[in-house]
Amino acid sequence: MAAVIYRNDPAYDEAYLAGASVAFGVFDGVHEGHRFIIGEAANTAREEDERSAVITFDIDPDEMFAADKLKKLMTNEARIAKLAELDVDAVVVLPFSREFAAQAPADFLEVCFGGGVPRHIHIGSDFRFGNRAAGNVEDLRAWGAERGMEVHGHELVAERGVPVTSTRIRHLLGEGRSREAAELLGRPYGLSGTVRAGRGEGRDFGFATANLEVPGDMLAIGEGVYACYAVVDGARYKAAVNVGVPATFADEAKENIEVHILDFNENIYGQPIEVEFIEWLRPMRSFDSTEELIATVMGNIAWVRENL
Ligand SMILES: Cc1cc2nc3c(=O)[nH]c(=O)nc-3n(C[C@H](O)[C@H](O)[C@H](O)COP(=O)(O)O)c2cc1C
Ligand SMILES: Nc1ncnc2c1ncn2[C@@H]1O[C@H](COP(=O)(O)OP(=O)(O)OP(=O)(O)O)[C@@H](O)[C@H]1O
Repeated sequence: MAAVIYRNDPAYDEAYLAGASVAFGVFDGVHEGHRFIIGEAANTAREEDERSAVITFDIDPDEMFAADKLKKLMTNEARIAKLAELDVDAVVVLPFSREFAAQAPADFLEVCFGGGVPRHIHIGSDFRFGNRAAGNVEDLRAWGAERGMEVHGHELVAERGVPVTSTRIRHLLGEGRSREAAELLGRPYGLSGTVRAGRGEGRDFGFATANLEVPGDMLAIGEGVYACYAVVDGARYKAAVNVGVPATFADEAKENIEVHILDFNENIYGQPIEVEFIEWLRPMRSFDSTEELIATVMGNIAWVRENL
């Protein structure tokens, strides 16, 4: 379990990273590729008896530069918490801003490490930094060479010949390919939310649903019906889940995730739950009759009961 240290905390010691072995990046999803380079940073630290750290930002830079098409895999809090579970001494969180990002590559590095230059830095070969992402691994190497920092630029971890990236995982999830996304993440994709009151019809239909309204920039998972696990108060249950505003009730409905938790009958309005997406079952669709909707959803619930 790593310590989480914020650079803008007045108590932060600028020399903290001096001599350390670090991995640097955003790390949305904390996927297999991310864990590989963080593991390499930890290995170097062990071999050389140095401190190990992950350096990341408080927000995802895409929140500033690509907000309209952003589909984050994790909230910033969850990302930092997940990084802190890894086997490193610390997660150092740098404040990200437009001004910070707009600096020329060398200035950007000066701000990041001027007060304490790491001895080793591990990054993937696609690592870019500074204004318009103009800095690359070679620039980092040149900067490091003058300051005693060794740069380890790793070939990207690939699966079926294609690099594992957050972008690739977002595309898979958008197409409902939750199984493949889980392989690249190293765990099922999960989404958290607070349960809101729905229209209350699900209960009359024979399947109560916990409804979540997930903001668009956190809705990486594509529309459809999925076999899932729901985690409520630390307990894990099978669940049948609809993603997308229900097409049959498009005029009245707002919620975009509806979770039927199997063998569960408690009032959880206002409570946080987490949904883990395991298997895509079918596209979401509009039904001509309530009977057909109920029969189809009951079939999905039965599938989850038998197969998960
Ligand atoms: C597993 C599952 C699959 C669903 N599939 C669909 C669907 O394909 N089309 C649709 O319009 N609604 C679908 N729904 C949503 C139901 O229509 C919705 O849960 C119901 O209208 C009750 O809404 P309420 O909880 O807001 O009252 C599905 C719900 C669940 C739990
Ligand atoms: N598959 C991978 N193998 C090794 N290192 C990786 C891999 N993917 C990313 N990295 C490295 O991890 C750090 C964090 O990367 P970043 O947060 O940009 O993730 P990403 O998966 O490349 O995301 P995106 O798809 O949004 O570019 C960077 O140093 C990057 O080069």
